[in-house]
Amino acid sequence: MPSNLPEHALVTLLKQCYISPVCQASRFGSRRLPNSSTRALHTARSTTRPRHRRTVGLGNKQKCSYSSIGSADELQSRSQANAASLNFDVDSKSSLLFAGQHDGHAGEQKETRIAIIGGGITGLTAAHYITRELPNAKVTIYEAGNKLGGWLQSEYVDVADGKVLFEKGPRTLRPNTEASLVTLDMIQNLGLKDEMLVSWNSSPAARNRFIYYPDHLVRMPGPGQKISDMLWTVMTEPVFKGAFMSLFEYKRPGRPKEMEDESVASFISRRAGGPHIANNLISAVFHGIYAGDIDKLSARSLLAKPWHFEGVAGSIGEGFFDARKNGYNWVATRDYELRNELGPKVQEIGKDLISASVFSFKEGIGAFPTALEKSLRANPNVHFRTNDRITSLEYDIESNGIKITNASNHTTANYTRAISTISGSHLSTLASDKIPSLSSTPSVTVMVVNLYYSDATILSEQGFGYLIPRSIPYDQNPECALGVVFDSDAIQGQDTVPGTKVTVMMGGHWWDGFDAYPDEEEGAAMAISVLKRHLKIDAPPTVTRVSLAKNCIPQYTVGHESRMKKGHEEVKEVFKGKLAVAGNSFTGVGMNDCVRAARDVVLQIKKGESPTGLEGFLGQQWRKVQVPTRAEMMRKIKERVEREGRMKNNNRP
Ligand SMILES: C=Cc1c2[nH]c(c1C)Cc1[nH]c(c(CCC(=O)O)c1C)Cc1[nH]c(c(C)c1CCC(=O)O)Cc1[nH]c(c(C)c1C=C)C2
Repeated sequence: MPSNLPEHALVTLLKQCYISPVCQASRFGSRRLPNSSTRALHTARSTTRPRHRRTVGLGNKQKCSYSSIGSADELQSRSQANAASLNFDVDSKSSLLFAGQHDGHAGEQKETRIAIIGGGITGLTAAHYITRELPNAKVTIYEAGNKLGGWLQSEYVDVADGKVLFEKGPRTLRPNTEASLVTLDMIQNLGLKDEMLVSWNSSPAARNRFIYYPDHLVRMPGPGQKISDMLWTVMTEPVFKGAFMSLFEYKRPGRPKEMEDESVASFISRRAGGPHIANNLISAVFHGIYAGDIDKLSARSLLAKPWHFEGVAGSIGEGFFDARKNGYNWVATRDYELRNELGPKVQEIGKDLISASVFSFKEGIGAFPTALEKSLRANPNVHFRTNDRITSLEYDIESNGIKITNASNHTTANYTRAISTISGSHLSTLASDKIPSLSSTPSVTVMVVNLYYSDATILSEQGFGYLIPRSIPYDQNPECALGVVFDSDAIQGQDTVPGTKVTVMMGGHWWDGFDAYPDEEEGAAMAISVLKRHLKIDAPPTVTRVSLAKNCIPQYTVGHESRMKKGHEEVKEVFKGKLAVAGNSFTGVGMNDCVRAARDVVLQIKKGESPTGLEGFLGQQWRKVQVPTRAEMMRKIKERVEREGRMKNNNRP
C-alpha cells in the first residue's frame, strides 16, 4: 500500500477516540462476540443479579464473590446520619442565621442565598464562580460526607526513603478541549499555574497507548510511528480485525430518519460493517472512560460528532470529508460560544500548553479541589455544611425559593435558589420522585488498586498504560479488569523516590447489579494477579492501596438526550426555575465537563435567567461554522507567539 494513503475517517476517529478520551468518535452495531470467554463472563455476571456472596476470581478457576454482609450503602448512610447528628449544633445555628436573613415577606429576599448540594468538584466550582460573578450572594455548600472534592482524591503514602502519590480516581486532565478552558480559567484564578505538571505530546505516555488483546499488549497506531509500522500492526494484529471493512464505511446507507438513538456497539458495528471494531477497540476505549457497556451506552450522546455526520451526510466519512473539502467545521453550539468567550481570557496559560497531552499538579489532582476549598473558606459569604445529609428539596411557594430539609435534626432552611451537583437519581429521590427523567441514569462502580514497586524498571513498555476490550478471552481476565495505567510514565515529578507506579482498574459494568464487592485484600490479590498474567510482574509490590469508587461514573445510556430534555421540563415545572443541576450525571462525565457545567449555570443566573442546567439539550445543538479548526487556531496562536518572541528579541538592546 502506498505510504501516503490518506487515513480513513473511521480510523482517525478510532484513533481520536483512543488518544483523546473525550470520545467524539463513531459507532457500529454489535452482538457480543460469540466467543467462549465472553460467554463465560456473561454467565459469571448472570442476568438474575446475585444478591448473595460471589467469590471474585483470582485465577481461571475462582469466581467473583459477593457477600450479603449488609449493603455498603446502608452502612454509609448510617455513618453519615451519625456524623450528621454530631453536627447538630452547627446546623441549627446556621439555619437560624439564615432564617434571620429572610425579611419575612413571602417571595421577597433581602439578598440572594444560594444552596449548593454536593461538595465535589462541581459544587466547589459553582461556589467559586458565584463568589466571582455574584459577590454579594451568600453560598451554603451541603456535603453528606466529611470530605470535599468528590472523586478527586490524592494521597501521599510513605515508603522507605520517601513518599509516593496515589490517585484514587481521575489523575490527569486534558488541556485541549473546549471544556478545559474553564479549568484553565480556574487555575489562573486560583494561582495554581506554577503547581502544574505537564505530560507533553512527545512523551512516551502520550505516544504509547496499548490494548491488551488477545494475550499481549498491542501498541495503537499514533503520532511518532512510521507509517509502515502502523500498517504492519493493523494488518497482523487480531485486535484490528474488521479494520479493512471499515474503510468502506462511506458506502453504507445512513440510518433511518426516525432513529433517535442507538447503542455505541450497534452504531459502530453498523457503520464498520461488522462487530469486530466495536468489540475489540471501541469497547476498550469506553472501558477507559466510562467503565461502561457499549451495548447500553448512547451513541448519540457519547459519539456526538460521528452521529451528527451520519445524520447530515449519510455516513461518517462523507460528513468528515465534505467538511474538510469545503473548509467548514461542525461545532457544537455551546463549544463555539465558550471558545469565543473564554478563549481570549485563558490565552496566556493556553499557549504554554499547546503541545501538552495531559496535566496534573505537583501534589496530585487533589491539589485542585484543595486550592478551591481554601479560597472559598477565606470568603465570609461561603458557608460549608459537611456531614450534612439532605433529606428533601422542594419548591417553597411562600418564599418563592427552595426549601431544604436536612437529616440530622429535620430543620429546614430557605434559599433564593439551589444548584444540585449530586447524581440525577439521588436528586430525584430528594425531590419525592417528581423528576423521574433524571432518575434513570445508572452508574458503575470501579475498584481502583494503586501499586508501587521500588524497582523502576519493572515495566517492559513505557506508555500511558493499556485498556482491555470486552472481547478478551475470559482466561486472560477473570478479574474483570478494565485497564491498567502506568502512572509513573503518565505524570512525572510527584514522588520523592524512584520506582514504578501502576493502577489497576476493575469492575465497572462487569459488576452491574452486584450489591457487594471484593474487599481490600481480595482486590489487591486480583490486581497483582492481573499484572502477573499480563505484564509478567512476579515481584510483590512495595505498597498497595485499594479503593472502591461506588457509583462513580454515570452511564449515559440509549435515550439519554431525550430523557435530559424531559428532565429540563420537569425541573422547571417542579422547582419553578429555582433549581439548576450540574455534575457528571448530565452533560459529560469528565472533570472538565463538570466545572464547565457549574460555571454555565452561575453565569446564566448572573444574567437574570432561571437555568435548569439542561438547556443544552434543547434546540439547535450544532452549527456549521467557517472558523479555523482547533489545529488551525493552535497554529495561529503558535505563529503569533513566535512572532512576538522574534519582536522581543529584535527589540533587545
Ligand atoms: C475511576 C476510574 C475512572 C475511569 N474513567 C474515569 C474514571 C474516574 C473518568 C474518565 N477517564 C477518562 C476520561 C476522559 C476525559 C478526559 O480525559 O478529559 C474520563 C471522563 C480518560 C482516562 N482514562 C484513564 C485515564 C488515566 C484517563 C485520563 C483522565 C484520568 O486521569 O482519569 C484510565 C482509566 N480510567 C478508567 C479505566 C478503567 C481506566 C483504565 C486504564 C475508568
